[in-house]
Amino acid sequence: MSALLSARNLTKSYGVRTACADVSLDLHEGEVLAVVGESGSGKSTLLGLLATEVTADSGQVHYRFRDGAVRELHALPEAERRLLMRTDWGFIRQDATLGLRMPVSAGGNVGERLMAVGARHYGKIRETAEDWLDRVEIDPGRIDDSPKTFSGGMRQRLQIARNLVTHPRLVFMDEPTSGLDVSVQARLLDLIRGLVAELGLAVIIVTHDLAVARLLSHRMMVMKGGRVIEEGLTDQVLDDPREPYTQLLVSSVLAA
Ligand SMILES: Nc1ncnc2c1ncn2[C@@H]1O[C@H](COP(=O)(O)OP(=O)(O)OP(=O)(O)O)[C@@H](O)[C@H]1O
Repeated sequence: MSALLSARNLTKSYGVRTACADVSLDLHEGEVLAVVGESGSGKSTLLGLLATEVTADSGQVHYRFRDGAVRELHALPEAERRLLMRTDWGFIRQDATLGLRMPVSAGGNVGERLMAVGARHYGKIRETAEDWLDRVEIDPGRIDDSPKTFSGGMRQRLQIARNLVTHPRLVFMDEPTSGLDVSVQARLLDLIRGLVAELGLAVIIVTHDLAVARLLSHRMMVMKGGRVIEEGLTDQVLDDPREPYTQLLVSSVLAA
Protein backbone atom coordinates (compact mmCIF):
# COMPACT_ATOMS: atom_id res chain seq x y z
CA MET A 1 0.00 0.00 0.00
CA SER A 2 1.38 3.41 -0.92
CA ALA A 3 1.72 6.16 1.68
CA LEU A 4 -1.39 8.05 2.75
CA LEU A 5 0.48 11.35 2.57
CA SER A 6 3.75 11.88 0.83
CA ALA A 7 5.70 15.13 0.77
CA ARG A 8 8.73 15.84 -1.40
CA ASN A 9 11.20 18.70 -1.07
CA LEU A 10 8.83 21.17 0.56
CA THR A 11 10.38 24.60 0.79
CA LYS A 12 8.98 27.88 2.05
CA SER A 13 10.72 31.18 2.69
CA TYR A 14 9.47 34.42 4.17
CA GLY A 15 11.69 37.08 2.66
CA VAL A 16 15.26 36.04 3.36
CA ARG A 17 14.21 33.67 6.14
CA THR A 18 13.78 30.03 5.16
CA ALA A 19 11.01 28.63 7.36
CA CYS A 20 11.05 25.18 5.81
CA ALA A 21 13.80 23.77 3.61
CA ASP A 22 13.60 20.72 1.39
CA VAL A 23 11.48 18.56 3.72
CA SER A 24 10.30 15.15 2.52
CA LEU A 25 8.26 12.58 4.43
CA ASP A 26 5.90 9.63 4.04
CA LEU A 27 3.04 8.95 6.39
CA HIS A 28 1.17 5.65 6.32
CA GLU A 29 -2.35 4.88 7.47
CA GLY A 30 -2.61 4.59 11.24
CA GLU A 31 0.83 6.08 11.79
CA VAL A 32 1.57 8.88 14.26
CA LEU A 33 4.45 11.18 13.35
CA ALA A 34 5.70 13.84 15.76
CA VAL A 35 7.55 16.92 14.52
CA VAL A 36 9.69 18.43 17.27
CA GLY A 37 12.15 21.28 17.53
CA GLU A 38 12.69 24.55 19.32
CA SER A 39 10.57 27.64 18.73
CA GLY A 40 11.03 29.00 15.21
CA SER A 41 12.44 25.75 13.81
CA GLY A 42 9.70 25.55 11.21
CA LYS A 43 7.31 22.99 12.70
CA SER A 44 4.09 24.97 12.20
CA THR A 45 5.14 26.05 8.72
CA LEU A 46 5.70 22.41 7.78
CA LEU A 47 2.28 21.46 9.16
CA GLY A 48 0.68 24.31 7.20
CA LEU A 49 2.44 23.18 4.02
CA LEU A 50 1.29 19.58 4.48
CA ALA A 51 -2.28 20.67 5.20
CA THR A 52 -2.11 23.06 2.20
CA GLU A 53 -2.88 26.05 4.40
CA VAL A 54 0.49 27.51 3.46
CA THR A 55 1.52 27.64 -0.19
CA ALA A 56 4.91 26.09 -0.89
CA ASP A 57 7.60 27.90 -2.88
CA SER A 58 8.51 24.49 -4.24
CA GLY A 59 7.86 20.85 -3.54
CA GLN A 60 4.83 18.58 -3.65
CA VAL A 61 2.35 16.85 -1.37
CA HIS A 62 0.57 13.75 -2.63
CA TYR A 63 -2.45 12.28 -0.83
CA ARG A 64 -4.18 8.94 -1.34
CA PHE A 65 -7.95 9.52 -1.43
CA ARG A 66 -10.53 7.02 -0.17
CA ASP A 67 -11.09 5.75 -3.71
CA GLY A 68 -7.37 4.92 -3.96
CA ALA A 69 -6.49 7.78 -6.31
CA VAL A 70 -3.28 9.62 -5.45
CA ARG A 71 -3.34 13.32 -6.19
CA GLU A 72 -1.09 16.32 -5.72
CA LEU A 73 -2.73 18.62 -3.21
CA HIS A 74 -1.45 22.02 -4.18
CA ALA A 75 -2.87 21.42 -7.68
CA LEU A 76 -6.29 20.45 -6.29
CA PRO A 77 -9.20 22.78 -7.12
CA GLU A 78 -10.13 24.92 -4.14
CA ALA A 79 -13.59 23.34 -3.66
CA GLU A 80 -12.12 19.83 -3.52
CA ARG A 81 -9.40 20.96 -1.14
CA ARG A 82 -12.03 22.39 1.22
CA LEU A 83 -14.12 19.23 1.04
CA LEU A 84 -11.07 17.16 1.90
CA MET A 85 -10.37 19.34 4.93
CA ARG A 86 -13.96 19.08 6.13
CA THR A 87 -14.34 15.36 5.67
CA ASP A 88 -11.19 13.25 5.39
CA TRP A 89 -8.99 15.46 7.57
CA GLY A 90 -9.04 17.05 10.97
CA PHE A 91 -6.96 19.92 12.31
CA ILE A 92 -6.62 20.40 16.04
CA ARG A 93 -5.10 23.74 16.92
CA GLN A 94 -3.35 24.97 20.02
CA ASP A 95 -5.75 27.90 20.18
CA ALA A 96 -9.21 26.31 20.44
CA THR A 97 -10.87 29.59 19.48
CA LEU A 98 -9.35 29.11 16.01
CA GLY A 99 -10.38 25.46 15.76
CA LEU A 100 -13.94 25.92 17.04
CA ARG A 101 -16.73 28.22 15.99
CA MET A 102 -17.12 30.13 19.20
CA PRO A 103 -20.56 31.67 18.57
CA VAL A 104 -22.03 28.20 17.94
CA SER A 105 -23.12 25.80 20.73
CA ALA A 106 -21.04 22.76 21.66
CA GLY A 107 -23.52 20.48 19.89
CA GLY A 108 -23.54 22.76 16.87
CA ASN A 109 -19.76 22.60 16.65
CA VAL A 110 -19.94 18.82 16.34
CA GLY A 111 -23.14 18.71 14.30
CA GLU A 112 -22.07 21.08 11.57
CA ARG A 113 -19.17 18.81 10.64
CA LEU A 114 -21.67 15.96 10.23
CA MET A 115 -23.84 18.14 8.05
CA ALA A 116 -20.81 18.87 5.89
CA VAL A 117 -20.69 15.16 5.04
CA GLY A 118 -24.39 15.02 4.24
CA ALA A 119 -26.16 14.29 7.56
CA ARG A 120 -29.61 15.88 7.51
CA HIS A 121 -31.67 14.19 10.24
CA TYR A 122 -31.72 16.61 13.20
CA GLY A 123 -32.46 13.96 15.82
CA LYS A 124 -29.64 11.71 14.67
CA ILE A 125 -27.17 14.58 14.43
CA ARG A 126 -28.02 15.59 18.00
CA GLU A 127 -27.73 12.02 19.21
CA THR A 128 -24.31 11.61 17.58
CA ALA A 129 -23.17 14.95 19.01
CA GLU A 130 -24.25 13.85 22.51
CA ASP A 131 -22.44 10.57 22.06
CA TRP A 132 -19.25 12.38 21.01
CA LEU A 133 -19.42 14.86 23.88
CA ASP A 134 -19.62 11.86 26.18
CA ARG A 135 -16.65 10.21 24.45
CA VAL A 136 -14.49 13.25 25.03
CA GLU A 137 -15.65 13.45 28.65
CA ILE A 138 -17.89 16.50 28.33
CA ASP A 139 -21.24 16.23 30.11
CA PRO A 140 -23.79 15.82 27.27
CA GLY A 141 -26.04 18.09 29.36
CA ARG A 142 -23.78 20.93 28.17
CA ILE A 143 -24.72 20.34 24.51
CA ASP A 144 -26.52 23.66 24.13
CA ASP A 145 -23.88 25.67 25.96
CA SER A 146 -21.44 27.93 24.17
CA PRO A 147 -17.78 26.86 24.17
CA LYS A 148 -17.12 30.35 25.51
CA THR A 149 -18.34 28.98 28.87
CA PHE A 150 -15.91 26.02 28.68
CA SER A 151 -12.51 25.68 30.35
CA GLY A 152 -9.36 25.39 28.21
CA GLY A 153 -9.29 21.61 28.58
CA MET A 154 -12.98 21.28 27.68
CA ARG A 155 -12.50 23.43 24.59
CA GLN A 156 -9.68 21.16 23.43
CA ARG A 157 -11.86 18.10 24.02
CA LEU A 158 -14.68 19.73 22.06
CA GLN A 159 -12.25 20.45 19.24
CA ILE A 160 -11.35 16.77 19.23
CA ALA A 161 -15.01 15.73 19.06
CA ARG A 162 -15.67 18.21 16.24
CA ASN A 163 -12.74 16.85 14.27
CA LEU A 164 -13.24 13.14 14.84
CA VAL A 165 -17.00 12.88 14.44
CA THR A 166 -16.66 12.46 10.66
CA HIS A 167 -14.08 9.69 11.08
CA PRO A 168 -11.23 11.43 9.27
CA ARG A 169 -8.27 9.37 8.12
CA LEU A 170 -5.66 12.02 8.85
CA VAL A 171 -5.51 14.54 11.68
CA PHE A 172 -3.05 17.41 11.97
CA MET A 173 -2.36 18.58 15.51
CA ASP A 174 -0.44 21.75 16.37
CA GLU A 175 0.59 21.78 20.04
CA PRO A 176 -2.82 20.41 21.14
CA THR A 177 -1.94 20.26 24.84
CA SER A 178 0.25 23.36 25.24
CA GLY A 179 -0.82 26.10 27.58
CA LEU A 180 -2.94 23.82 29.78
CA ASP A 181 -2.33 22.81 33.39
CA VAL A 182 -0.16 19.74 33.72
CA SER A 183 -2.96 17.54 35.09
CA VAL A 184 -5.35 18.71 32.35
CA GLN A 185 -2.64 18.00 29.77
CA ALA A 186 -2.12 14.46 31.04
CA ARG A 187 -5.82 13.66 30.82
CA LEU A 188 -6.10 15.16 27.36
CA LEU A 189 -3.09 13.20 26.13
CA ASP A 190 -4.62 10.00 27.47
CA LEU A 191 -7.84 10.77 25.64
CA ILE A 192 -6.03 11.56 22.37
CA ARG A 193 -3.93 8.41 22.64
CA GLY A 194 -7.02 6.25 23.22
CA LEU A 195 -9.01 7.73 20.33
CA VAL A 196 -6.08 7.63 17.89
CA ALA A 197 -5.57 3.92 18.61
CA GLU A 198 -9.28 3.09 18.57
CA LEU A 199 -9.97 4.88 15.30
CA GLY A 200 -6.67 3.91 13.65
CA LEU A 201 -5.95 7.53 12.78
CA ALA A 202 -2.92 8.79 10.96
CA VAL A 203 -1.63 11.84 12.82
CA ILE A 204 1.03 14.48 12.30
CA ILE A 205 1.57 16.25 15.60
CA VAL A 206 3.74 19.29 16.10
CA THR A 207 5.03 19.68 19.63
CA HIS A 208 7.91 21.23 21.48
CA ASP A 209 7.26 18.75 24.29
CA LEU A 210 9.27 15.56 23.88
CA ALA A 211 7.11 13.79 26.49
CA VAL A 212 4.11 14.33 24.18
CA ALA A 213 6.08 12.89 21.26
CA ARG A 214 7.14 9.91 23.38
CA LEU A 215 3.60 9.17 24.50
CA LEU A 216 1.80 9.55 21.19
CA SER A 217 4.10 8.98 18.25
CA HIS A 218 5.59 6.01 16.45
CA ARG A 219 8.11 8.07 14.52
CA MET A 220 9.55 11.51 14.97
CA MET A 221 11.34 14.19 13.03
CA VAL A 222 13.59 16.78 14.62
CA MET A 223 13.67 20.19 12.93
CA LYS A 224 16.24 22.92 13.22
CA GLY A 225 16.37 26.08 11.14
CA GLY A 226 13.67 24.76 8.80
CA ARG A 227 15.49 21.51 8.07
CA VAL A 228 14.91 17.98 9.29
CA ILE A 229 18.15 17.06 11.01
CA GLU A 230 17.17 13.70 12.47
CA GLU A 231 14.33 11.24 12.13
CA GLY A 232 13.48 7.71 13.13
CA LEU A 233 11.44 5.60 15.49
CA THR A 234 10.48 7.75 18.47
CA ASP A 235 11.99 5.53 21.15
CA GLN A 236 15.22 5.19 19.17
CA VAL A 237 15.60 8.92 18.59
CA LEU A 238 14.83 9.80 22.19
CA ASP A 239 16.89 7.02 23.79
CA ASP A 240 19.84 7.24 21.45
CA PRO A 241 19.92 10.56 19.57
CA ARG A 242 22.59 10.77 16.88
CA GLU A 243 22.74 14.53 16.37
CA PRO A 244 24.29 16.79 19.00
CA TYR A 245 21.30 19.14 18.64
CA THR A 246 18.86 16.32 19.40
CA GLN A 247 21.02 15.31 22.34
CA LEU A 248 20.69 18.84 23.68
CA LEU A 249 16.93 18.83 23.12
CA VAL A 250 16.60 15.50 24.91
CA SER A 251 18.70 16.66 27.82
CA SER A 252 16.51 19.80 27.98
CA VAL A 253 19.46 22.11 27.62
CA LEU A 254 17.67 23.96 24.84
CA ALA A 255 14.60 25.94 25.71
CA ALA A 256 11.93 24.38 23.52
N1 LIG B 1 3.63 34.32 8.18
C1 LIG B 1 4.93 34.49 8.40
N2 LIG B 1 5.59 35.59 7.99
C2 LIG B 1 6.91 35.78 8.20
N3 LIG B 1 7.70 34.87 8.80
C3 LIG B 1 7.13 33.73 9.23
C4 LIG B 1 5.73 33.48 9.08
N4 LIG B 1 5.44 32.26 9.62
C5 LIG B 1 6.62 31.80 10.10
N5 LIG B 1 7.62 32.65 9.87
C6 LIG B 1 9.05 32.45 10.25
O1 LIG B 1 9.43 31.16 9.83
C7 LIG B 1 10.23 30.51 10.82
C8 LIG B 1 9.57 29.22 11.27
O2 LIG B 1 8.38 29.52 12.01
P1 LIG B 1 7.38 28.41 12.53
O3 LIG B 1 6.22 29.11 13.16
O4 LIG B 1 7.10 27.44 11.47
O5 LIG B 1 8.24 27.69 13.66
P2 LIG B 1 7.79 26.76 14.86
O6 LIG B 1 8.85 25.75 15.01
O7 LIG B 1 6.40 26.29 14.61
O8 LIG B 1 7.82 27.75 16.09
P3 LIG B 1 6.84 27.88 17.35
O9 LIG B 1 6.99 26.61 18.11
O10 LIG B 1 7.35 29.07 18.08
O11 LIG B 1 5.45 28.08 16.78
C9 LIG B 1 10.40 31.53 11.94
O12 LIG B 1 11.64 32.18 11.74
C10 LIG B 1 9.26 32.48 11.75
O13 LIG B 1 9.59 33.77 12.20
